[in-house]
Amino acid sequence: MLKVAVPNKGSLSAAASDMLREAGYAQRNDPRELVLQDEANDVEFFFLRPRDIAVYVGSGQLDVGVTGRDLLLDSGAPAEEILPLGFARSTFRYAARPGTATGPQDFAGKRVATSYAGLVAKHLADLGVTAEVIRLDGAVETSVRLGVADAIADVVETGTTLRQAGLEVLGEPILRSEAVLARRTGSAPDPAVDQLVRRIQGVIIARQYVLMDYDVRAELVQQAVAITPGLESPTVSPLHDRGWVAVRAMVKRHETNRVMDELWELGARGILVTGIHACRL
Ligand SMILES: Nc1ncnc2c1ncn2[C@@H]1O[C@H](COP(=O)(O)OP(=O)(O)OP(=O)(O)O)[C@@H](O)[C@H]1O
Ligand SMILES: O=P(O)(O)OC[C@H]1O[C@H](OP(=O)(O)OP(=O)(O)O)[C@H](O)[C@@H]1O
Ligand SMILES: [Mg+2]
Repeated sequence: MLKVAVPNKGSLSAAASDMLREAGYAQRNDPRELVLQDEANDVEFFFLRPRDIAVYVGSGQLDVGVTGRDLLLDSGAPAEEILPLGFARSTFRYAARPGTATGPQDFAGKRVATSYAGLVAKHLADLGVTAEVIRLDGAVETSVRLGVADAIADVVETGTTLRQAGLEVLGEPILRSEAVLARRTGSAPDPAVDQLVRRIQGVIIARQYVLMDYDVRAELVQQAVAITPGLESPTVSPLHDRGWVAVRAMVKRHETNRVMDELWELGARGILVTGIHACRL
């Protein structure tokens, strides 16, 4: 039975379970449930702290796990990313009070608070900066006001938390993170893992794309398919009226309206957009 680690709390938890449910797996209904056997799919899910997932996967006790790229790198565990999942996107950045530093090179001899001590210690070491890394569990932004640190390194999404704490980001992000599927580094190919990956890829594609159908005059079909090239090649079918053809292509969901405008301008009509429920490409 394939053993899969799923975050039990925090930003990753609900989105990870939603994705697995969409991929056809059973997920828990009670947040206190720690292990769930999905007999039909021959998978066992272990609901664990997101920070611990890389450790379990790296040790080989569990086959794969969902965690954050930042948490994975911070753990230092022998686990590697096999698929980015497209949710829990964030940046990991340094921040300080305005005017106190221009970048991490100014941290020499200073204190930097973070919940990602592994990541930050390595980043500063790579830059050749000797600073004290203060490990905190969360709400790191408050540490500067309370005098525990001179700067912080933390997850930034909208930047609201930083602004409210009177801090500003310094330099470029240390890392761009999102939820990822991770596996023990160098583990042997496993058809059960490949099947899980294909199912999840199907969900990611189904979320990213819509199906677009439209009719267009036959002489305009080349121009139309240039607007909707699809993933490989759009389907073009004859219509009863020989002067027209029907085209079906996958289109990026966020481009739907721009593409419809362009098709309409070209003379396409009967443009229909349908969501993709599931797919395997
Ligand atoms: N505001 C946010 N927006 C997007 N991703 C976030 C945000 N906060 C945390 N993450 C991501 O979630 C993962 C951290 O998981 P974790 O469970 O610690 O989340 P959390 O929301 O900080 O939980 P908690 O604060 O309850 O410990 C990391 O990959 C991180 O990049
Ligand atoms: O840029 P923003 O949109 O404000 O989001 C970033 C904040 O979200 C997370 O905090 P969380 O609520 O998880 O609290 P924590 O610091 O205790 O982990 C993260 O640690 C940042 O503090
Ligand atoms: Mg948090």
